[in-house]
Amino acid sequence: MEASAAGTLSPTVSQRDQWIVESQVFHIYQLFAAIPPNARSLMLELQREKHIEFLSKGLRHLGSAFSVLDASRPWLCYWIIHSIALLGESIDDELEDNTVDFLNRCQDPNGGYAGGPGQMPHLATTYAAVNTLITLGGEKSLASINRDKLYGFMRRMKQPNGGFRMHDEGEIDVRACYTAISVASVLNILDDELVRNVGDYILSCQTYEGGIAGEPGSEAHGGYTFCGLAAMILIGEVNRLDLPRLTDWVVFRQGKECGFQGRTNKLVDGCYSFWQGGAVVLLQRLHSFIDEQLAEALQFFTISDVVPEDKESLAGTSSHSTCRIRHEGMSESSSSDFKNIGYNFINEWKASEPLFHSIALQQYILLCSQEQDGGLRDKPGKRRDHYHTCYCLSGLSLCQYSWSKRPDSPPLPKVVMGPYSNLLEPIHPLFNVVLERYREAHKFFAGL
Ligand SMILES: CC(C)=CCC/C(C)=C/CC/C(C)=C/COP(=O)(O)OP(=O)(O)O
Ligand SMILES: [Zn+2]
Repeated sequence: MEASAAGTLSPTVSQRDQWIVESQVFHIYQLFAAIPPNARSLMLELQREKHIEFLSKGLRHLGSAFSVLDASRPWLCYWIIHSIALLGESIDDELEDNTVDFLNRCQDPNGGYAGGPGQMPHLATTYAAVNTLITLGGEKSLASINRDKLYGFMRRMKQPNGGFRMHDEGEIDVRACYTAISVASVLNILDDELVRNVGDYILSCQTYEGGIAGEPGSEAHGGYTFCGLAAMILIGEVNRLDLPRLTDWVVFRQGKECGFQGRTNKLVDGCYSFWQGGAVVLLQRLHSFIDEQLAEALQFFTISDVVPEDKESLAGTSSHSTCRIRHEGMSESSSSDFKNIGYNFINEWKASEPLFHSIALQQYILLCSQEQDGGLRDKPGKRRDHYHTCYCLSGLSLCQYSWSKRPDSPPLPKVVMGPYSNLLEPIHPLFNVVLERYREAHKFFAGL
């Protein structure tokens, strides 16, 4: 322990990590026993100023310091600027202007955004660039996106099997489906041509475990599960997935360390607080579909065991009749319907309880993923980075609002781990952009 200038006792970095690593061997609740009481509240506090410092430094050095990430610069913009927005801050006008200009130089003359100026356009960096511009907001930023050309790029990436390629001659996977559908949805250019057979492709990636794999025949993984589930919601076909099995798979990925693992029998990692945590938060909003699918399964397998009154209440709930029908408030498949799914998703929010242990996940993020000197990480012993900072904070925000009656109504203090000043901005869980910035973008693009 070291006495700080203010006279309080503050643990050294190595002491902190040692407590964490030792307690993880058993159970995270034992972490509290392992930490001296006077250090506990300090470790549960979100180190806002330090995180902002770490993030701002990253943004200022975007042009020089990240040579290995040279083809991922829109991602760096997104991870950093979204994290700053989650913390309730924004960047100064000059940096904002420079970011919009830089992303414009990444925009291909034939549509889509590349990882850097002059590189090949790619769906992942397109998603990162568009989410960054939405997060920055304002006329200059939003109007800089060439939607007509972008639509053409997406049509070129579209494959007859329903999937999308990440780039010209690139891989076809569930990530590509999500990034294309998410961008098209938020920019109000999603139509029947882009949606055609996407549901068939994603359905073919749901595995026997219940989670979703990157491509048919691969292993279920949290990253692809979020992508597949979010894309199925955005195209209005989520009821085609086996939702009870998907729910089972995701909820059992939260380990005794309280964080989420990405796949069965792997280690927990802070970034899955968003990928898996996000999937559970989406499933929380789909309970009527889940109940309906469960009721149908019950009817099919155990109809003779069901008491008469239950039989009556199950009548007419078959999901066969609904499985290809789009969500409430939507007619069959008119293009204009796709445009409001993301918007309706947050407006038709009904109060319900989280399907995961949201307090425990906040503990993992704050105690195990947070570096006291700024930035967040996979787990103790790993280095902080902007990717983990973005997805740990996104997951933390989801946890904090997981009990809220409306997507942005302030949570009760008892559901926010640590001091209430830890509270982050709420996000739109389908796009992972701060909710208020999503609303501004939705209004802007709805009017075009
Ligand atoms: C929007 C977008 C681009 C989404 C990407 C989603 C995402 C995070 C996919 C994960 C890819 C993957 C198989 C990681 C496994 O890494 P690993 O073997 O190092 O990690 P693990 O042991 O935790 O599985
Ligand atoms: Zn990770």
